Amino acid sequence: MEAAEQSHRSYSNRKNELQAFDDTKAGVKGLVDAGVKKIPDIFIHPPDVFEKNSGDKCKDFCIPVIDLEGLDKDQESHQEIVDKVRCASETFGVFQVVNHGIPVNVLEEMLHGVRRFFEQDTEVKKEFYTRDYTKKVAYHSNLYLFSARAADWRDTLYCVMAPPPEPEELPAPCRDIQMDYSKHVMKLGTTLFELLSKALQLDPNHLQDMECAKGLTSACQYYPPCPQPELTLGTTRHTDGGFLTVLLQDQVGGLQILHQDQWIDVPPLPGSLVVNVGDLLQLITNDRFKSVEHRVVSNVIGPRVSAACFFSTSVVPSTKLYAPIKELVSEDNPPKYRETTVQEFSSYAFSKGLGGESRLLHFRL
Ligand SMILES: O=C(O)CCC(=O)C(=O)O
Ligand SMILES: [Fe+2]
Repeated sequence: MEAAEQSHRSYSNRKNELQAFDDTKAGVKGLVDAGVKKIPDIFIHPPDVFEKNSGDKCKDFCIPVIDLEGLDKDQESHQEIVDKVRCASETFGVFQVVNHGIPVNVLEEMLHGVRRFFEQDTEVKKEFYTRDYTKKVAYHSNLYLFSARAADWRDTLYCVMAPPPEPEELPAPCRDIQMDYSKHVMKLGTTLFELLSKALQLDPNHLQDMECAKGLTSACQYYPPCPQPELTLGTTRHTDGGFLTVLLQDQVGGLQILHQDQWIDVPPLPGSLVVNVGDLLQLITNDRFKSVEHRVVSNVIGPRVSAACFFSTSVVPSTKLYAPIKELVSEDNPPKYRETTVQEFSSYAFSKGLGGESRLLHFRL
């Protein structure tokens, strides 16, 4: 067979396989429920993605854990927290928080709610399956299924949480807890943006006044156990497009960040939340804070469940312009990015999918 014909044939095979998988509306969980022992070809990632694992070296880099307990204690403790937030956001672009004010039972119930959604009757769950990205609630497997190099071993439930939905719009198995958890995350967001503003020596309300904490979308992730974790990924490497992400993960593990060209584990810590800088925060801070690349590796054990909440106004129509904050630029440190809107940035990021070069490059001056 001619090479071109062969490549065309494998391309159309792949396309058919992707379509057939999507048509099941049962996601990766459906494959596992059916008892697959070998992962289908569409999930096999190229071998280069498995390089640069830090192994033992990850002990050298500990992702900072910041205790927010001392926030209201005294001036000194408060300043210490601001300094830690600054240092973590500049060097890692990620930190974990403990004593963040969200009760442990709320965190646990949120993870249970996610699990209940994915583990409910497939026929009922299918009603939420869609690739219509204008929907406020959408369940599917692999947002970039048809454009990515390889599919990830993961199913997702997306919900717009601020502006708040009518509770009835959310799936019943996680409705109440999603409403409750999001309120807590919005409140924590206020605290985090205040700390980040102070860390930048800006007015404490600066980032909130820029509407960084106004919109919230959530991605509830379900990673079924994977029979061949060495061949696929749970989530392909990416940066988050919004301003800031608050991530709740269960105790299975698998989340990694790229730091100094090495993949480093973000270990699950009971009661903690992972906070990471997104592309838009990197843009408005003129690269002071770093939007961190991260991914999730697959595991034979599972399911792994997580809930990522993205602070971004991508679904709130607005013509508000974002550019590097005036107070953070100078003659010696001129703006590195042109003005953009959250909508323009988000649609560009969406068109690029996961795993490519930084979406920020497109906006660089
Ligand atoms: O599941 C996780 O731990 C990470 C998910 C993630 O990176 C995302 O939803 O953007
Ligand atoms: Fe992410």
